[in-house]
Amino acid sequence: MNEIAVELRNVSKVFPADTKADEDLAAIQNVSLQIRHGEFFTLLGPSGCGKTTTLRIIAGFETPTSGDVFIKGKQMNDCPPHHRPVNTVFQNYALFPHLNVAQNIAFGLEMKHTSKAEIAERTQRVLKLVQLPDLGARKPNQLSGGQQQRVALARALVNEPAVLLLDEPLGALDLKLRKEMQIELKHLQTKLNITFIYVTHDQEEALTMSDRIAVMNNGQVLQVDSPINIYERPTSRFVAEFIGKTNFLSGRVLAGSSRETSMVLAGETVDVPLQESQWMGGDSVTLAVRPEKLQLHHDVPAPNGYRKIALHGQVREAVYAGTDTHYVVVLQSGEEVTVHMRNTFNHNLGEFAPGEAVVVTCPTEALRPLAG
Ligand SMILES: Nc1ncnc2c1ncn2[C@@H]1O[C@H](COP(=O)(O)OP(=O)(O)OP(=O)(O)O)[C@@H](O)[C@H]1O
Repeated sequence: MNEIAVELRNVSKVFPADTKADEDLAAIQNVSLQIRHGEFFTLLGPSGCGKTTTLRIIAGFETPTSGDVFIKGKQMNDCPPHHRPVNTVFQNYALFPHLNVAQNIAFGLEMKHTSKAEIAERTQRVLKLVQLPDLGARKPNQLSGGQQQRVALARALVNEPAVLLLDEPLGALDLKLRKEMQIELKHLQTKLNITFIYVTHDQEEALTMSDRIAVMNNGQVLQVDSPINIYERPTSRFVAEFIGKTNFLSGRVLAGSSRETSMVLAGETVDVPLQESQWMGGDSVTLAVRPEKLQLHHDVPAPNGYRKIALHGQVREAVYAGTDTHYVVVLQSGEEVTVHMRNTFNHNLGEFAPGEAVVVTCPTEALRPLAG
């Protein structure tokens, strides 16, 4: 599992300006990534952040302006796409409309002069794998979106690539089918033990499918981590904000020691134990905290053994949302936080009404200090 399948070392891509008046565009800047064999690795970020460019550089459809690409330890910068041990599945599937499903799948093998018997055997095997064993004779326009997507996948898998590159492969499907295909794709990837490099701007898709995620913005990789760490331990404001919903609390450090720091947070003095003593007295800090880590109370709760901070505020809004109730609370500093309370038997619906004074608590380990 630890063998490196794909490595990018300081890869940048600059697209020259169309006219003299325009500036050159740095689509990706100094991207370094190590993707392990058998890993489901996702490039996640907003539109235009450089995900597709990164994927196309791995595939060989784009040449890096600087930096190196390695696949299975071999430098690939000058290797044409069809000689790389990778295949790409595009969002629009790119099936040949005049060929039937089996012919679409067999196309790559025919180009390589594989024997007829082997082509027939491998085509049937991948059709079964993507659960379309009986549709080989159909034309692409006789298939649903989900079926076309499966054919595109089968067409890539039949080449038995070491690495499969997938560029928003589920983007054209409706939500229900998309969810089903997410499970199927993940299942297939685990079963075949192929390295998947997957591009999406859908954070939920990335969190549910990936072994690791690289979050990108403005052509740069901001954090590479497991889904749990990306969500629970974002290292920058961008990552915290892009993935899920987050509250930001601004603080000022009063006195620092290696284990505990007193700070003024949202207008109140609290003690926050620290892993690292990265702050000095007078420093400004931003702490991120997820809405579901916050709890509302009528009064400051009695200590129960867990380290918590407690902040006073007033409910501004309470919205019932099925499994949760979403509260907006104005803290003493005037900052607002969103609190998601589960609608379990512990939490009476309508318990905290707008205008009511409340105490917001949070376990100290749920407060994430952010850089930048
Ligand atoms: N061939 C090209 N010529 C000029 N600029 C390009 C070219 N390809 C991409 N770009 C630009 O590079 C930047 C990164 O584009 P890229 O397609 O990699 O982003 P993306 O994250 O995949 O976006 P999306 O999610 O919208 O597909 C964008 O500003 C884009 O306009």
